[in-house]
Amino acid sequence: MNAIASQLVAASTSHIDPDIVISARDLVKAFNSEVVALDRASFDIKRGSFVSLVGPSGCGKSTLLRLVAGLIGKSAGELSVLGHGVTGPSHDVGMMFQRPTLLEWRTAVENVLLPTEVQGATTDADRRRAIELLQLVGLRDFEFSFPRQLSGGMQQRVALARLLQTGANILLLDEPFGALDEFTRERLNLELLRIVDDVEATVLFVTHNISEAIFLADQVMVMTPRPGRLAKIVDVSFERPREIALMQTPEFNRLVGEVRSILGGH
Ligand SMILES: Nc1ncnc2c1ncn2[C@@H]1O[C@H](COP(=O)(O)OP(=O)(O)OP(=O)(O)O)[C@@H](O)[C@H]1O
Repeated sequence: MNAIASQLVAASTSHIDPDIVISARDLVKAFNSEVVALDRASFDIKRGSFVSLVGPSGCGKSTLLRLVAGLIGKSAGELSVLGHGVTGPSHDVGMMFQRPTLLEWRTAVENVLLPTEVQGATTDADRRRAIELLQLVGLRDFEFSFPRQLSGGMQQRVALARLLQTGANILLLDEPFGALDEFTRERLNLELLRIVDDVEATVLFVTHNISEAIFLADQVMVMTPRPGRLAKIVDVSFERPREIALMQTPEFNRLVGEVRSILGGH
């Protein structure tokens, strides 16, 4: 490497911020010449932060998550996780979907142990950890129940414990409670905040619901469709832990209005 090239490398690596876990610059995903699902998105996500991704159907939210998870490849731009370009799935990143996809013939703890089993034989320590995680997500006494004996909300709790069992510290949650009733969803959101705080995870959370996006997050990334664009990143600076009563405050309503007007203006 000549002197100028080494200086350029030094300059480009010297400003890598260790606190940034996900970084995108002009990230593009086109499925074909007509469908640009994501158009030049740029953002940085800080370690330990909770970021919501909100926008109407088809604006590219799941596409962005799948890019970060390494499940699909980008068409152009830059995308890095923990300072490395994303080239495929990584142990540091875990994803959870709207449906729990549990194996019906396995108990809750056996479902949670699945990722460990896929990697090799499970140990007593893995089993203890799986039981601890089920307790963390509020399923004490249900460790040996089968999915059919659990409600929809409880099944999603098992799926969350299974995700945590992988050891991934960057959690991509694609409308994880979207199929549940509003009451259960609100309760699970509160518990999710407690759990991610406990395990010190960084979270990227997709939702259609503006209030939910604001209530949970440190930042809300607002997306607009056709082509999928990141219209604005809105900072949410309420203290934690948060209570549901926060949703009645003038500042909360002001933020809802701001996000709604960004969405409405496109
Ligand atoms: N594999 C694919 N092949 C072709 N087009 C795709 C593919 N996946 C997604 N798209 C298109 O990309 C766009 C963005 O889709 P995406 O699923 O990311 O949106 P979304 O915001 O997550 O939507 P929803 O909220 O309904 O889940 C849509 O127009 C969709 O039809």
